[in-house]
Amino acid sequence: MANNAIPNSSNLTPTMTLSDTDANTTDVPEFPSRNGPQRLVAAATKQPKRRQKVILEPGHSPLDWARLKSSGQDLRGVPQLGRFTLSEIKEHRTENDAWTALNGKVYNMTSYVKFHPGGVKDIMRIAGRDGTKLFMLTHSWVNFEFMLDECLVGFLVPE
Ligand code: HEM
Repeated sequence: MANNAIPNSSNLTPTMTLSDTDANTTDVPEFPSRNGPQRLVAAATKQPKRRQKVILEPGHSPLDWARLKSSGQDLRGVPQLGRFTLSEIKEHRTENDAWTALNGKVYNMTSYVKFHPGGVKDIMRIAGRDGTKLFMLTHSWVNFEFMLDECLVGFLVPE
């Protein structure tokens, strides 16, 4: 009789010990259990690569950008809006002079580059180019027209 006895179930189920603030401990089943379906599915599923969060320089938060944008400072660097071809935009492809075209509008994004939450390197990929495709692929939800309204220099025209 003793040999057929079902072993105490608490010997089969892995448990973990929780303690409350009064330092009382209590044994509860571990979840997800070690060989349980949750862990198997997680192990079999390809996890997306975690992107390193970009650290912006002090004074370059989104709020700081909003402040600069509404400060009245000239961020365009042109006397009036103009019409620009892609080869003209190509002349402005350095960090100190970075233009881009987005949805037919041309922006001088020089003053914004260091405020970009995705980092300088990423945003510089569209400097001197039509950035519409890459921008939309990365974050189509971002309202660039609002973010860069003070950086508008004109409109993209064919060569
Ligand atoms: C003038 C052009 C751009 C503007 C105005 C802009 C604006 C922004 C904004 C507002 C965010 C924060 C979005 C959020 O938190 O939901 C962001 C994030 C990001 N952007 Fe851009 N972006 C531009 C161009 C680009 C380009 C060309 C790339 C890639 C090649 C890029 C890559 C990223 C990435 C990876 C993030 C995520 C950063 C994170 O969450 O850590 N951006 N961008």
